[in-house]
Amino acid sequence: MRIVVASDHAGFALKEHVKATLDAGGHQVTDVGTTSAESTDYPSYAAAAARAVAAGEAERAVVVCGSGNGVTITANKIDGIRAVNAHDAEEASMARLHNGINVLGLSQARITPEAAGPIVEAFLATGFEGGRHERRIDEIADVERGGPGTPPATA
Ligand SMILES: O=C(CO)[C@H](O)[C@H](O)[C@H](O)COP(=O)(O)O
Repeated sequence: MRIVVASDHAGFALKEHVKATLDAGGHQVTDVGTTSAESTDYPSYAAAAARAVAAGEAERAVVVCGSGNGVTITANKIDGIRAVNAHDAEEASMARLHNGINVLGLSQARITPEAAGPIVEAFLATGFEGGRHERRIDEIADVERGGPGTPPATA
């Protein structure tokens, strides 16, 4: 799978670990930074990763910061992106099944490298359930376009 990884300084170490694990797993990984633990700001990195997914250059992205919040908030600003800051594999799995997330946020402050493995695995391996959840994702897209996000009218 083509996967983009990104972080700020506070997520750098975990991003590097996730990148190495994905590389070892045979994935095609693109790292859009940051490149060290020197203090920087997360929005441009998270946006670059999310834009790559939105543009179809990658299927998924993993974005990391101290809390996982800043990168996730930023990713969700990009049309077509559904990002969740997940803290365990079940949360990541549910976010795939029901929300079809295409970006995973991680907190380096709360998630150890060992704990990140099952979370990322659930993010990559779990399918989207579709059905009523497909309709709801369409409604999210309607909100992105400035619409009300209500269900389509039935004749
Ligand atoms: O966006 C965040 C908080 O929601 C991230 O945790 C950042 O990594 C954090 O704010 C960075 O903080 P720092 O004091 O500049 O290291």
